[in-house]
Amino acid sequence: MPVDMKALLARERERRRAAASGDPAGAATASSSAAATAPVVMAPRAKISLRDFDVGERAGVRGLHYVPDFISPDEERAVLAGIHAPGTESRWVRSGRRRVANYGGVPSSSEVTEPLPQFATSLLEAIASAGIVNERTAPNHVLVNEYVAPAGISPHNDGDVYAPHVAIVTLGGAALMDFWPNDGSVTADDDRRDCDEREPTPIAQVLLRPRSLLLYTGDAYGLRHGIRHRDVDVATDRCVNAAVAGVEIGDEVERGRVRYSVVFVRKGHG
Ligand SMILES: O=C(O)CCC(=O)C(=O)O
Ligand SMILES: [Fe+2]
Repeated sequence: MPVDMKALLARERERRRAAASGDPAGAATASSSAAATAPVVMAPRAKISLRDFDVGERAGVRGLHYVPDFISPDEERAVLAGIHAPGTESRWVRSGRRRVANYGGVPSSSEVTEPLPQFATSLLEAIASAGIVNERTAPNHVLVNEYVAPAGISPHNDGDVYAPHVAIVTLGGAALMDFWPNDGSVTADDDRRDCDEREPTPIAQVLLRPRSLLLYTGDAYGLRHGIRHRDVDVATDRCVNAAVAGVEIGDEVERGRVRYSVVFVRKGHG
């Protein structure tokens, strides 16, 4: 059952109005136990043109976009508090070297069974207000990954349970994500295997700085992606967003202690 985007945004606006007017009952109507902490309030974004944030073009990859500083440090702190709000601890499941919390339903099923938590609806509202998703592409499911350095994620593709539009907000730490052509290997996302030196050279790398937004859609969704198991990343000449992420080829970038990724996906096509 797809989420009604208009209703979701109206509910979020109503909750914010209530929170701003000091109405604790209103503030508590958020959609999950994450409501127990202060609500995540996000200023509406200015409309952006994805053409200005296309980082795939120079690698011949369509559908790869990187928006630096999509959220502010205050918003980042508020989202992190929402991720760790009382009642959320039981949501975490270990997956190889990382922990994952799922909201919206079971990842392997196309059914959406619960509303998104408030920190996610706020982020989603920010993404929607920037004009980069529409009724057809708006996410209805969110996964939060927690990586304690040097943890990464094995090469995988996100499979066909999801529609080919993914938006990822990075919080806390940085990481370099590699993209490879899809060689047809299984969509194993089990973290048993590192992106090691045997992996062929990636066709693109994107340095994910804290507070950035990554979008991979269409052709880019079809690629495999992964994050190496290491404390420090080195930007290579494949790093397609080097300039906008402020690195030069050969630069070392510390991961930071813990990185969170809020991964927005859409279940069900059309
Ligand atoms: O942490 C990230 O940015 C990537 C996560 C990812 O690829 C996934 O959850 O499928
Ligand atoms: Fe993925």
